[in-house]
Amino acid sequence: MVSIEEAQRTILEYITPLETEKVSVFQGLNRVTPEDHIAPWDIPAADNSAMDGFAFSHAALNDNRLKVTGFLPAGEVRTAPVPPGEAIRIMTGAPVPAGCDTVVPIEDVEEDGEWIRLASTVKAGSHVRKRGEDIRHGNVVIPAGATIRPQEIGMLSAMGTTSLAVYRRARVAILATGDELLEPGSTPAPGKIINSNSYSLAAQVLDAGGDPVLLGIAPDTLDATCDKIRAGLNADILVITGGVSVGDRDFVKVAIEELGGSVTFWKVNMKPGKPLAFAMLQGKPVFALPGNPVAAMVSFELFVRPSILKSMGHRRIFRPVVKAVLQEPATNKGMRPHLVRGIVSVHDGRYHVSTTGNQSSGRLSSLIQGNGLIRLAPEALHAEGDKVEVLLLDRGFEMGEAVQ
Ligand SMILES: Nc1nc2c(c(=O)[nH]1)N[C@H]1C(S)=C(S)[C@@H](COP(=O)(O)OP(=O)(O)OC[C@H]3O[C@@H](n4cnc5c(N)ncnc54)[C@H](O)[C@@H]3O)O[C@H]1N2
Ligand code: MOO
Repeated sequence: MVSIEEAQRTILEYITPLETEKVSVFQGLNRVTPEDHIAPWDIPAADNSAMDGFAFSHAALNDNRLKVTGFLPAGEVRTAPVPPGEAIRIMTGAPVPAGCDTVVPIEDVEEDGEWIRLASTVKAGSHVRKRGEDIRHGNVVIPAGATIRPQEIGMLSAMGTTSLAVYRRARVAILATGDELLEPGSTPAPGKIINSNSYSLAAQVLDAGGDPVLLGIAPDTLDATCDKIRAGLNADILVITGGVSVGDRDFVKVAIEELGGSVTFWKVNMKPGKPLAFAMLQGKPVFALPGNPVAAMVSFELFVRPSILKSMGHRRIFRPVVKAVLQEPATNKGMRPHLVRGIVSVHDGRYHVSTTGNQSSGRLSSLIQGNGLIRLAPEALHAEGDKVEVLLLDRGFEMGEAVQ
């Protein structure tokens, strides 16, 4: 049995980045770019006004009074220099013309016909945005390996870019196994249950930026399992759920070996998710996750998600782990590290966590309430108020403030 960290290390050694593809800037959202993006020009392209106001030469200021002799809206350029002692009315974003180095906002002057008087002392150079103060021609603005967020999309657009190279999305095939399974939409007959794992796993693939391919359900025979696995090898990664324990009809490992794959490890020292197997089959990583719905999702989080992210060029592939203050006692009577589903919140800058009750790995509702996994060491005995390690499953809004 390998530890969680050993299993992660071993798996990630087999995962290499996929090819790249050219996509429109918008399609690049949340993807990783393999190349440096270099500024093709200065932004701003010229010194320009940061305010609606009046532009003038500070050195030529006399008695804080200026004659207004022109108007310059954004989008226009004035080539003639502004004579000393004169000002032009200038709008935000308009290039500051020759002869001017300072802008005073409209609300800081008294207007009197063609003249203005500055209400207070103005510092030379005020309210002028300098050419290139945002980015400089030739500089790397977005480095290779960066994840494209809305701000990168804005910057790429400002640089005139309409398409860019990104690592392609990983295609992840998902196979459910078991004679007991029916697809959603059917009414469960006695002894049958609905295949929910394919859909929770497919959603986890989507959430990680991958492209899920549903292979359906393999009945509990070796031939059927082999056929479905063969179909899954068209994808980049194959995820199987169920049939990986020690039951008489657990065919997944046998099928992988029958097809020429080698199981790198089987069983991870964790709860839930112990009977996980990882194999390489015809050059493709294959994850055989346990069938219990929570075990399947938690194993995906720890092992499949980082693999998808790595294959898509991401570097920050692990969820953040924080220390949180326990809101109730928590114990682990077992000998395996227990990943207890927890409800994490933030108050006064500190993380707080409580458990989601019954932790049976068949109980998907334990994950519905939760947004984190509390890691309890074997035989841990924690009192309320103790600090524990929590892996945050939060996607950026589960811990946000609710609307009143
Ligand atoms: N003698 C032992 N029995 C079991 C062990 C063990 O170590 N010794 N481990 C237990 C643990 S832990 C888990 S987890 C399960 C894993 O077993 P399998 O991966 O072989 O999964 P199945 O037996 O096929 O199913 C387990 C459970 O999950 C339900 N299931 C399966 N697939 C789906 C699906 N697609 N959607 C929803 N639910 C699914 C299935 O009906 C079973 O209830 O083994 C324990 N047994
Ligand atoms: O460890 Mo199993 O994976 O309990 O559910």
